Amino acid sequence: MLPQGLIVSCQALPEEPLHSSFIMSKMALAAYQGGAQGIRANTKEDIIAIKEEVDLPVIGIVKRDYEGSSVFITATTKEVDELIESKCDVIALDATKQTRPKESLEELVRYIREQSPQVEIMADISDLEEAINADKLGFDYVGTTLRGYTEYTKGHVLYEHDFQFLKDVLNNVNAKVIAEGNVITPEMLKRVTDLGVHCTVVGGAITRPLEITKRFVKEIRDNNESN
Ligand SMILES: CC(=O)N[C@H](C=O)[C@@H](O)[C@H](O)[C@H](O)COP(=O)(O)O
Repeated sequence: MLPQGLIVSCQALPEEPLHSSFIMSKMALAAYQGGAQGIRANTKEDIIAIKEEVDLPVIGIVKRDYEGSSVFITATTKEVDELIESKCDVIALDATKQTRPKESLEELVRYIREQSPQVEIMADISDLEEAINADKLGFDYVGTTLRGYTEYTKGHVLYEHDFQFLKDVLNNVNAKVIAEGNVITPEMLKRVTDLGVHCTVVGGAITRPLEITKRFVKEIRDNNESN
């Protein structure tokens, strides 16, 4: 089981400046030294590099685009097989109702349970219906990862209305709830922890310097504009 506390997502896609398994492994080391309880990572290569560097549980994903589908987080058994080979502790996958490129969500859950019974499974969801559905399918964790990232949740952010969506998820599922997506300050981490999540995944606010820089720069620009 994932420990309670902070999980740091260490990801950089090919188009991002820090794209490198070596750099992600050092990000993970920094997160570990800072007290993180786990890591979330993308691709078999990054996960293997991270596991060599730190002894922390890893939530693994493989992001890959498929034509005709908006599902990009661990979309098919091909990505699941790569994650099983990576020896990650938890496999996270898109559990939204969007059209999937190949296998159904139910088939993927069954496949993971058969192929790798010791691995836990996390559902990346974007709305309440998906959270409840994932819970019924027997996911170990339900995470708010895709809130705001599906067509029908566009414009929503996790922290709006004092995390009301997260509260709704917590009230409606038995699986352990993971807060993920747009948790960008220590105060927000404290708030979601107080609300009762099992753990929280923080990514960009810790491991994406480009995003962090933009946030600082925006503050100056906004300030200049209002003067
Ligand atoms: C939508 C999507 O692709 N989310 C990805 C899922 O793994 C990552 O790019 C995010 O960094 C991660 O979810 C953590 O969120 P944040 O970086 O906001 O703390």
